[in-house]
Amino acid sequence: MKIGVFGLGHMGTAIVQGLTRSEQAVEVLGYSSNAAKADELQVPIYSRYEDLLAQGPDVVILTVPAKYVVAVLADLVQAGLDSKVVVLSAAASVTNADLRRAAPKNPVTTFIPNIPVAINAGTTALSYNDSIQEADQRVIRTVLDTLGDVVVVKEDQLAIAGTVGGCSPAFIDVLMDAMEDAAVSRGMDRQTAAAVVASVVSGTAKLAQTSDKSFGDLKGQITSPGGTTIKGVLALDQHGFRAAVHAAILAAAGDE
Ligand SMILES: NC(=O)C1=CN([C@@H]2O[C@H](COP(=O)(O)OP(=O)(O)OC[C@H]3O[C@@H](n4cnc5c(N)ncnc54)[C@H](OP(=O)(O)O)[C@@H]3O)[C@@H](O)[C@H]2O)C=CC1
Ligand SMILES: O=C(O)[C@@H]1CCC=N1
Repeated sequence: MKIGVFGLGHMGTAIVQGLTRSEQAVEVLGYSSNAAKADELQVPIYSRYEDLLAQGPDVVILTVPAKYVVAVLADLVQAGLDSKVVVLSAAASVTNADLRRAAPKNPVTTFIPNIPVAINAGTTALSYNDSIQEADQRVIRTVLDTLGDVVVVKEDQLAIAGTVGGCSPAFIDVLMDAMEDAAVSRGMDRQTAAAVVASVVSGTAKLAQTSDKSFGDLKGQITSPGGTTIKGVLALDQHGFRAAVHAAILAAAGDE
């Protein structure tokens, strides 16, 4: 399968890295204004739409800023995009209807990945629409499953699923940065603190994924009666941690 990735900023680069690390037989082509991406990512880079399309991609992934997605897709159609090519847009706020208006003959769909796709540990929210036949769905799943976990949701749930999946890595990075600072303030060197924090977050997530306990019950295993952890949990509540987390996710998800 040939996959053309358009726009090699943070997300486009992460997707190319995930695709080229995978064991799937995929050939990845990049469209970028930055020729240095060819050396960095070890894939052919094109700077004209026509030249990439001439390679006959089966799938096109748009990873340009949301406000340019529709215009770029319309330009690709003008440049000769074959109507069989499956078009995937990673933009958080572009709807399937927007994509269909720009490329009415192509199977199109929106998905919202997150940065851990770079190491095939991503979380991708996906919503199919009427233009997606079963054969196209299989193609899409072949591509996205390579990048990590895929959660299929109705389109009206895509924004919140994409926010919790797509934006939260940054929120968790803020949490980890704050934990590291606290450890450093008690004399731990930054490198050791960073290693401990990343290990804790990774181990906690793995345990949650393999357990059938709720997050609350998992927390209950750690808060020994009269112990140290419950004091920390109460301090989080007193400082509005939960409310801040809710506010962050709802702000990023935008207005209903
Ligand atoms: N970053 C993330 O974690 C996530 C991002 N997304 C989505 O991915 C998309 C890209 O985001 P992100 O990678 O963070 O952004 P970046 O700014 O890092 O990258 C965007 C890339 O798009 C290309 N580009 C910029 N302007 C234009 C233009 N006018 N026309 C065509 N191409 C252009 C450039 O590619 P080049 O340099 O190769 O020329 C640029 O590097 C957005 O739609 C965003 O919603 C979705 C989920 C998560
Ligand atoms: O910040 C953004 O707009 C993109 C979408 C999800 C994560 N990053």
